[in-house]
Amino acid sequence: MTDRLPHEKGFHVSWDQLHRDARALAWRLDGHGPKETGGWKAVVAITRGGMAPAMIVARELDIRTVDTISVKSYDHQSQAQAHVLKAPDAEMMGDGTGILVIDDLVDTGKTLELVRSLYPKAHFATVYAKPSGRPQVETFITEVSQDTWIFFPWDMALQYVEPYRGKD
Ligand SMILES: O=P(O)(O)OC[C@H]1O[C@H](OP(=O)(O)OP(=O)(O)O)[C@H](O)[C@@H]1O
Ligand code: HPA
Ligand SMILES: [Mg+2]
Repeated sequence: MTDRLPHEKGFHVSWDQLHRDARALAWRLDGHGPKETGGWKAVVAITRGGMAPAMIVARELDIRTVDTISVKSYDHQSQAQAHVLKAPDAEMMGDGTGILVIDDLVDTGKTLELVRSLYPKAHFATVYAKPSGRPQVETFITEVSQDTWIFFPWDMALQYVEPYRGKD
C-alpha cells in the first residue's frame, strides 16, 4: 500500500458521495456484460475497500451472487509484492468471463494486476483511479492525481473544527 504521508493533497469522500459515485459506476456498467454469459453473472469485491462499492453496484444491477477476494500487499525492499489470502469460488470464477471485479480505487495498480493475472477475462471497475493504475481498470468514475490521498468514509469521523476566523 502507498504511504499517505508524502501525499500533498487530500480528497475526502463522504458516505453520500461514495453512494452517488458507486451508483454512477453501476449505471455505466449496466448492459455491458458479455453476451456469452447473458450479462454480468457475479460481483466480486476486493476486500476490504471494495465491499461497500460492490454492494451498491450489485444492488443497482440486481446481481445477487457476490463473492470476495482478499489481497495482501507486502513491501520487500520497496518492491511491493502481493498475494491472495482468500480466493473466490473457483467454479464460479472460471477465467473471469462475466465477472465484475470491484474495488474502491486503483492507485499503483498492483492489487488489480495480481487479480487480473488470475482472472484475465474479468471486468475490472473501481470508483476512483490514479494515473499509474488506470491501465489496470476498464471502468471508473473519478480520477485524482497521483499525489492525492483518498480518504474513505469508513476511515473518518465527524469532528469539531475551529472557525476559520479565530478568537485572538
Ligand atoms: O493500486 P494499489 O496500489 O494496489 O492500491 C489500491 C488498493 O489499496 C487499498 O487497499 P488495501 O490493500 O490498503 O486494503 P483495504 O482495502 O483492506 O483497506 C485500496 O482499497 C485498493 O484495494
Ligand atoms: O489514496 C488512497 N486512499 C486510501 N487507501 C489507499 N490505498 C492506496 N491508495 C489509497
Ligand atoms: Mg483495498
